[in-house]
Amino acid sequence: MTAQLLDGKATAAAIRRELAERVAKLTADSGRPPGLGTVLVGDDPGSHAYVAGKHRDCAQIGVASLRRELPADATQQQVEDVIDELNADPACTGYIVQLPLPRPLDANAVLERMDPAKDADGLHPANLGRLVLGVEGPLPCTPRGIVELLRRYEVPLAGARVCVVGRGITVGRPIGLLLTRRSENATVTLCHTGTKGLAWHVREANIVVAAAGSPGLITKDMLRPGAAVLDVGITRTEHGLLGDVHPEAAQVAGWHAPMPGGVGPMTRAMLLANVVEAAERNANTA
Ligand SMILES: Nc1nc(=O)c2c([nH]1)NC[C@@H]1CN(c3ccc(C(=O)N[C@@H](CCC(=O)O)C(=O)O)cc3)C=[N+]21
Repeated sequence: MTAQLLDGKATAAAIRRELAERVAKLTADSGRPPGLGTVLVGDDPGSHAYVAGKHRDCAQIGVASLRRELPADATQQQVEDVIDELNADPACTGYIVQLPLPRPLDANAVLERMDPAKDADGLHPANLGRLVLGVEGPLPCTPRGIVELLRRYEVPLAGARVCVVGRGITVGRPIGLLLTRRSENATVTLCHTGTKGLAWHVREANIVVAAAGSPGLITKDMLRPGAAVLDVGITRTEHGLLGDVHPEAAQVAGWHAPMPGGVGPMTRAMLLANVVEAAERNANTA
């Protein structure tokens, strides 16, 4: 058996086509396109590649790009000045601060300084709080992309056992909150590097979200045959990019979101969706 491909690349392209129509309408109605800002600090090649991808996506659907770049030795004050500037700029509908920030910058203080209404990543404490409360607001892009991918491929979620591996702020922590909403109704176990008996937890799961950043962590012997496995890990090595799911694991899986081509493109599509939705909210209150 080989797994059915959860094709994030094709799904993200379809979502971008849907969004492009909404962008055209927003632009015609307001006389200016929605704008996505990115704040990139330092020279991490991965971060530069991701941010470049986000701006390519924007260009494709007619969203304007506002790029802000700072050197690796930027001060906390310099970063926060850029935040204040984007908060005040009417051309900026929403923006992201590319994480991680170089040491010793305080990412939490930067996130708190953002205008929550312009938080395209859903990572401002007020928006994470809304997620906990079940109140509408921008959702974190990767968890939202994963739910959207599972929905579009009709992977059963209600009553499913989901094992999330990784407790990071962008994926592992928030995804359980989405998947355990009544509308999704899954049961989520959050595993991490301190989990004892990881293989047992993974083997219980109908859906495995591998977001630990540990190459090849999820092996084929750990998976329940027929399970859906989503590879969220990206580790840059001299042999190229490695995911958290061992290549052989797809042989026993029922569904497989590979890296590349799975969750990454969906993350980018959901960032665009958050910006378009913010622009639509602004149009309705203007
Ligand atoms: N504030 C913030 N928000 C983020 O959403 C955020 C972040 N910081 N920091 C880093 C991670 C990583 N991330 C990716 C997004 C898309 C791909 C992606 O499109 N990957 C493609 C290509 C992979 C490649 O060639 O690099 C794929 O998987 O097919 C990857 C990684 C967003 N992140």
